[in-house]
This record gives sequence, structure tokens and C-alpha cells, in this order.
Amino acid sequence: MSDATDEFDVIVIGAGPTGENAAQYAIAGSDRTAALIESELVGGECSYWACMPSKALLLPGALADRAGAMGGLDGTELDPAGVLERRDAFTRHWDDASQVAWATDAGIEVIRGAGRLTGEREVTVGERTLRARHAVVLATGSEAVIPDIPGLRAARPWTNRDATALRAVPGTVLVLGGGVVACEAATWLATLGAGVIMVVRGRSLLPAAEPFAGERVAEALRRRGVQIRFGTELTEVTRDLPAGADPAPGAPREAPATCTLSDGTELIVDEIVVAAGRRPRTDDLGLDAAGLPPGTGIEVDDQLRVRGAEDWLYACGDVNGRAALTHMGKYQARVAGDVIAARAEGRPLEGSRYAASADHGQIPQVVFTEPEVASVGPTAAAAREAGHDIAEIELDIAVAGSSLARDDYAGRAKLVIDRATDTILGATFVGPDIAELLHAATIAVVGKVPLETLWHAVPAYPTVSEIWLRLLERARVDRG
Ligand SMILES: Cc1cc2nc3c(=O)[nH]c(=O)nc-3n(C[C@H](O)[C@H](O)[C@H](O)COP(=O)(O)OP(=O)(O)OC[C@H]3O[C@@H](n4cnc5c(N)ncnc54)[C@H](O)[C@@H]3O)c2cc1C
Ligand SMILES: NC(=O)c1ccc[n+]([C@@H]2O[C@H](COP(=O)([O-])OP(=O)(O)OC[C@H]3O[C@@H](n4cnc5c(N)ncnc54)[C@H](O)[C@@H]3O)[C@@H](O)[C@H]2O)c1
Repeated sequence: MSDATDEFDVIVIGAGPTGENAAQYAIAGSDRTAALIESELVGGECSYWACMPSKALLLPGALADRAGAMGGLDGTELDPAGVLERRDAFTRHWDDASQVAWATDAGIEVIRGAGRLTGEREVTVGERTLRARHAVVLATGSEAVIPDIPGLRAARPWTNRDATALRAVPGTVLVLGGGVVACEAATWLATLGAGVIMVVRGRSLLPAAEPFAGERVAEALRRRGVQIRFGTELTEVTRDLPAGADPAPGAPREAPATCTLSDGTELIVDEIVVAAGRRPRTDDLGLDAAGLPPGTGIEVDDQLRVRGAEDWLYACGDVNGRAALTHMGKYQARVAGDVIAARAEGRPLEGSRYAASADHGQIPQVVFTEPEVASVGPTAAAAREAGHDIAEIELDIAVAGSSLARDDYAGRAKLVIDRATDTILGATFVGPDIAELLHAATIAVVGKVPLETLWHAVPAYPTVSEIWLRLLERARVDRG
């Protein structure tokens, strides 16, 4: 029988942004106890090898670019060493002390080690067996997929961990993939001075976005000197590396790699960045103890309860495969935390806060390329495929606010409108510094605000948001 310290009301495995929020919400305002188990750094992939370092690497380049396109400014040079130092500050030099302190202050006990389910409501960490009175939450995130290409794994390619933790700017880099990680990494690597070649098996970048988004990002990358090889696969890699332990994240590899492409081209590069998607981290999680198959995705309901173990097991964030974004993982964690709290207190699960609905077609995302791509809800193609009768409004962004923002401003906006309800299903904005425009669209989409009502949401002059007025005017004209 375990002693008192081994029993908690809630046990969370994985202390990324999702796990932190699940623990916090499950015990907030109560005397419940929570254990937060972490095998690496409290703060997770997002804080140390994903969102934070990547944005710290990208935004100085975007600002330098903007300054270069603004008459009357002098001094727009980027200092790569300074950018890497600033990135180090944002990752707190890969030290999680402040996040551990946050958890402790919130009444959460941090336990170091790999957590594993060993039975119903039971988790083992090293020698310790922990029992949960109310719930166990899986929040173990995801990891980069290394495609099964001959020689690739042995060539020790960079993943997002290396690309975000880079110690020095490589001379030449092959980026494998055309999705979000690939486009962002190609942007910061090229901006910092690397020669970048993207190998993209499809015909466009950012294939999940509206087509004009990928086209504009590709044009901008090419202007920065990035070569993009569409319709091409990496077929083989050879690299003569000395045997030894895995290098630290971001360390340069000790020999160049020879990469053979499907069109027969051979490229010799200093680094290969693999950005070919992610898989849930479930391998050693003991899913079989909960009656689930190991190494696969975990199916949850809208309360984030794991199907087949609804009484006690929850899964939130990247690990459940619903929406691999930090803000969506945290949203799910808030829902799961509220559900756990209500069930622990015997309260009914009444009200929308107890169901994750935004995952169903209302997901906002910003891709921090140059130009940025900000979107919420489905693309026109996805909306049509889902059976909606839609109208599409698409315009260049050319308003007073945009002309003031930079001398060479170029942007485009699109609304996908549901004809039956006269509301916006999806919106996409592509342009420099466009990220902050997105939340207005998210509110319109989630609130199902009719266009008639939006007419009275007057954008301030002179801001880029005036594009909303242009879009609504066009919608009026189109409807006659
Ligand atoms: C390069 C890159 C840039 C990104 N940029 C953005 C962005 O700008 N905005 C955005 O919204 N999203 C971004 N993402 C996605 C974002 O990083 C993830 O959606 C987010 O980190 C998911 O959070 P999580 O808490 O679910 O998982 P994670 O952040 O992966 O955290 C999971 C934690 O669980 C731990 N763990 C795993 N297994 C165990 C175990 N058995 N026992 C104990 N601990 C365990 C891990 O060590 C880790 O700390 C980016 C991703 C990448 C790769
Ligand atoms: N700013 C942000 O919000 C942000 C930034 C980075 C990552 N993320 C999240 O992280 C997740 C993972 O991003 P990602 O870019 O790794 O995945 P992704 O699914 O967006 O893109 C993967 C790309 O790799 C390609 N690919 C897969 N296998 C391949 C192979 N064998 N050879 C060549 N290409 C191959 C795919 O065709 C696709 O274009 C995304 O879902 C995204 O939401 C978000």
C-alpha cells in the first residue's frame, strides 16, 4: 500500500503547456492535490524547442525586413549572433527552474522522471507508484517523424530540436517537407544567412492553407535565396559520421551529407532538417494498462476523456492528435481541468465550458513566415467538402493602414461565408505582421456573427483592419 505522498487527486503525465494547464485547472480554488510528471523540462517542446525559440529566431528577421521597407529609417542589419543570444534568453538557456517555481506556487508537485500507466488510476515513475483519486491526464505531446529513407536516420539529421537550438548558422541546409515547420525553419535559416534548399514532395507549400498562402510564402522564400524543389523526394542519404553518442540539440554534425533526390540530383549539404510531420509520444506510456493499443493516437471525446477509460483517463494536447498547436492544447486542458473539477465535486457538466468545440473547424493558427499566414476555420475547399454552400470573398490588402505599415506592403485576405446563415466559416490573412488581425476573425467565426451585424463593427482608421470593411463591402455587392 502506498504512503500518503503517493496519492494525489490528479496525476498529469507530461509538463508541456498542456499538462501545466490541466493540472492548474483541475485543482484551482480547491484543496485537491496534483502531481505533474516530466521526463525532460517543465514547459515542454513549446518552451524549449518549438514555439518560443522559433519565434525568437523569426521575429528579428521580420522586423529587419519591415524596417528595410520603411522610408526614413537607417540601420536595418540583422546580427545573427545577437539573434541566437536572444533565443537563448527566451529558452532561459534550457533551464526550467522558473516553470517549476510556477507549478509549485500553484500547489502542483513536480515529479521528475518518465511516467507510465501501470493500472487503472495508477502511474509509475522510477521506483514510485502513484495513485490518482480522480483522474490521470496524458499530456505527453509529440515528436518529429523521421521518414524511412535509406541512410537518413544514420545521417543524424536535425529535427525541430536542432533547428531551434542551433549553435551556429550552417552554410547549406536541406529542409525536407513543405508544411509549417519546414516553412518557418527555412525562413529563419535563410534570414540568418544559411543557403537553404527545400525538398517538397507535393506541388505547394502549406498545403492545408488557402492556395494563395503557400504561393506567397514560396515567392518570399525565393526572394531570400531559398531554392524550392517541388514534386521531389529525398531517396537516399550518405554521411560518414564517427560513432558516438547522439550530439546535443543544435550541434553541427561532423561531416557533410550527400543527399540523392528522386530526379537524380545529388546535393552535398552541411545539415538536413527533417520537417515531415509529428507523431504522438505514446511509445512507453503503458497504454495497454488502460486497455489501449500502444504507440498509436489516443481517441478522446469532447470532454477529453479517453474512449474506453472515460471514468478516469483524459488526454489533451498534441498526444490526442486533434490539433497540434499550443493554444489548442491549453484550451483542451482548460476543458479537461474543468471537467475533472466538476466531477470531483459532484457538479453536473452543464454549460459549454465542459466540451471542446473549437477543435471542430474553428482552429486559429498563425504561421510566422514572412509574409505571415493567419487563418481560422476551414479553407474554401474544406468547407465545400464538408457540404457547406459557400461564398468566397478574396481581396488584396490595400488600405490606408497597410500603406503606412510599410512602403512595399503586399497582403491578401479571404473570407469563406456560409450562405445559409450569412456567417463566416473561415478566414485567411496573408501579409507582413498580420498575426494580430486574426483574433477578430476568430471571434466572428466562433460567435457566428452575421455579416449584417459585422457591418457595425467599424475598423479604426488608419489600420490594416480596414480590410474588414473592404471584404464586407464586396460581400454586399456580390449578394446584390
Ligand atoms: C518548430 C515548431 C514550432 C512550433 N510553433 C508553434 C507556434 O508558434 N504556435 C503554436 O501554437 N504551436 C506551435 N508548435 C506546436 C507546439 O509546439 C505543440 O502543439 C505544443 O508543444 C504541444 O504542447 P503539449 O503540452 O501537448 O506537448 P509538449 O510541448 O510536447 O509537451 C509534452 C511534455 O511531455 C513530456 N513527456 C513525454 N512523455 C513523457 C512521459 N512518459 N513521462 C513524463 N513526461 C513525458 C515531454 O518531455 C514534454 O515536456 C510548434 C511546433 C514545432 C515543432
Ligand atoms: N506557427 C505554428 O502554429 C506552428 C509552427 C510549427 C509547427 N506547428 C504545428 O506542428 C505540427 C507539425 O508541423 P510539421 O510541419 O512537422 O507537419 P505538417 O504536417 O504541417 O507538414 C509535414 C510536411 O512534410 C511532408 N512530408 C511528410 N513525409 C514526407 C516525406 N517522407 N518526404 C517528404 N516530405 C514529407 C508532408 O507532405 C507535409 O508537407 C503542425 O500540425 C503544426 O500545427 C505550428
